[in-house]
Amino acid sequence: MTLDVKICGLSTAETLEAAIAAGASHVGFVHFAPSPRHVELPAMKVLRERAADRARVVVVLVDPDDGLLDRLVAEVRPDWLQLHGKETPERVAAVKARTGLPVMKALSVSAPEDLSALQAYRGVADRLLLDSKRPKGSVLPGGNGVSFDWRILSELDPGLDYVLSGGLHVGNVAEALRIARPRGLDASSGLESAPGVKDPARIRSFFDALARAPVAHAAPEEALSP
Ligand SMILES: O=C(O)c1ccccc1NCC(=O)[C@H](O)[C@H](O)COP(=O)(O)O
Repeated sequence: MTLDVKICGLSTAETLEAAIAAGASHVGFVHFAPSPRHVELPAMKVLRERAADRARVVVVLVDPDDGLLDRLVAEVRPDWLQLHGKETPERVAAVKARTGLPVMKALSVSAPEDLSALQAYRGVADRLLLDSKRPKGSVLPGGNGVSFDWRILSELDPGLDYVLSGGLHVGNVAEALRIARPRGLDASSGLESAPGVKDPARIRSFFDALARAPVAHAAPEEALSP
């Protein structure tokens, strides 16, 4: 079982190429106007076509309405949607039905009691992405560069198909994998030289660190859904 690695918040051809060349299985484009990583749909379409089938293209949205979903599917044709807002399990199911796309649902965790919220999404979301809570003062639900205490994940069902996210960078990714057992990793601001500016050298170093990490993650016995 290989570990999926998503590099999120890409917005230029150069950094998209760096992520794919380094080994990203998934590349993420954020469509959320307050974010320094925001990409409008015409530019996203160009990046998506450039990625082609070399990596799975994930579009990150925050509480999207149906009109935006329809435009995205028609214009960008992503492989996945990542819902990073307050979408309920019912809304996740409706988004899947409307778009025909698999959905990764982001959930914020910082304490063991937060993990109970995951259950409602099992069998609904195709994958969960566990991220840190939004720090006070931030307008962004994700991409804040803050990690959480990965030890709380020892409470999880070992078969849970989830992506670990939040504040990952070259200096902590090996430790994250020593503690958690994710199906995938997601990194964004830890690979930037300034907010929204991905650094090809940091992307390469991240994958180098991963290659050196003694990976002990378990193969999930069950996926959330096919
Ligand atoms: O990255 C953003 O600016 C963003 C804005 C709004 C919603 C989600 C966003 N990012 C989603 C991601 O998947 C990030 O990679 C994830 O939150 C981890 O970010 P970081 O802690 O910076 O590695």
